[in-house]
Amino acid sequence: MHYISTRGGMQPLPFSDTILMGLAPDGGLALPEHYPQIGREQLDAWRGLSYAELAFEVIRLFATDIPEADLKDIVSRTYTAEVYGSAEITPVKRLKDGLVILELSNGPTLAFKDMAMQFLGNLFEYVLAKKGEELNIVGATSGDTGSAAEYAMRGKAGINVFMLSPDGLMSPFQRAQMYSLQDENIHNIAIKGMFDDCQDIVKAVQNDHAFKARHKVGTVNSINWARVVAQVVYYFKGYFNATASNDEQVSFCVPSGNFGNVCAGHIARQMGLPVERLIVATNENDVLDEFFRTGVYRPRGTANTWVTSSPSMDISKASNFERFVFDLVGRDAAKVRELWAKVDSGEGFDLSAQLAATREQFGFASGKSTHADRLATIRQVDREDGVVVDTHTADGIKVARDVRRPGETVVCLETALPAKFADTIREALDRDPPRPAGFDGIENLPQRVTVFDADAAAVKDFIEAALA
Ligand SMILES: Cc1ncc(COP(=O)(O)O)c(C=O)c1O
Ligand SMILES: N[C@@H](CCOP(=O)(O)O)C(=O)O
Repeated sequence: MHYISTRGGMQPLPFSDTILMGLAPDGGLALPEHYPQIGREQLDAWRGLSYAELAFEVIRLFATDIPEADLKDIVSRTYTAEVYGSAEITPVKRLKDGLVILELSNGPTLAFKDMAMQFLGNLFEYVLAKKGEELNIVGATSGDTGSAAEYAMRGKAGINVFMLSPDGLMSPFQRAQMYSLQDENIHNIAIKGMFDDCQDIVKAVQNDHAFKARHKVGTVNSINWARVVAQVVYYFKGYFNATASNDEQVSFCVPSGNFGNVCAGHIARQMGLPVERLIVATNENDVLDEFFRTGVYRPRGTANTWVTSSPSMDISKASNFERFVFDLVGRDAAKVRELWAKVDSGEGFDLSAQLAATREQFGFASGKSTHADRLATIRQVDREDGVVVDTHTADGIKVARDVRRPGETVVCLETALPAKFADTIREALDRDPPRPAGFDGIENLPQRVTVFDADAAAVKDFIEAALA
């Protein structure tokens, strides 16, 4: 399997090179030349597999240049009960109204990012050792990618992490998870701006080809194909856990911001997983909901991006959306180039002619949730089911309830645990959320972070000095 760019300007590359590369040289995102197709026979064979076995089966279709025995070793070291809290890895629970919650947040940093990031940490270590190379990761986070990446990469030989986060906008718990790490290879940079400013800097660094080559810069954001492919696995597992047979169909409802999570769902569906609909749930930053209602994509600037109580989704320029649009426009890279030239000039674009295809061919639907909605949902799920959900998962549940059709099985992806967002949980329930073991007093630990304006040159100088 080889990888091409959404913008058409990259020689096809094997998996291992793609995952070290970050953004493609033409500024696009890497995608496989085609999606492997899973037939009924294969689905039947996969139904009883453990998470690690399933991860091996799915990922080996994409990581064809990694010897199977090595890949098996990587996934079996990654997906363990010690790391994810139970042998099931991603258990499901059913709410009284029939919604299914797919638990994805039982890893080390209490968010779904651990599902792919723990794999990526082990994969990087393996590939770098094989190639005798080092990697300096420059990433952007709105709260969860950062801590998941830092926990996965801390202390790993040959890897440094430079993580950009929006200054003062993550929850106190999220800040503490990242900024309290004292490992020498972890560098936290707070940017005076929002997540989109951080991501713009990451892309500017990636597009400075000389800097990127000089400092061997890679990424852990969902720009990185390995992140997306590792997320595809839990759509298969979630489907098997939520159904009794492969004759059934399910829909997934996905709290969305940078579009990486639901993009993995899109790929699972393209591979042949029986997915009826992919429901995109946004918070007040509703660029994606607007697109799936109207076909018009209007990414917004920082001034028009709201600070909300589901802060990890405070995103108005969804990086991964480009991968979906590539498929939507019939894999026409010239068209994607034209559309993203508009995005880069702050214009957005109109694909309303393709709106019917987003629904009928690709199964997308969407909805939006507000602060009042998430408080009401957190209260209702606590009252009716005795379960405390986090603010992002609450957005998903709210939207799933709004758009669900009679008889439709909807699996809501749990994207974080409530301990990360205690202020809003207290506002909703008048009590603290449960705090998993090992995090007591984390907010009181000494923190290490450097603050910059949203200035790519200043960030590059910092990286250069740290690596000197
Ligand atoms: C808790 C949480 N929920 C939802 C999202 C949105 O996921 P995505 O950016 O993949 O759309 C994020 C961030 O990515 C997150 O951290
Ligand atoms: N919500 C994310 C934003 C980055 O998303 P990614 O999937 O592209 O890494 C975060 O928590 O940082």
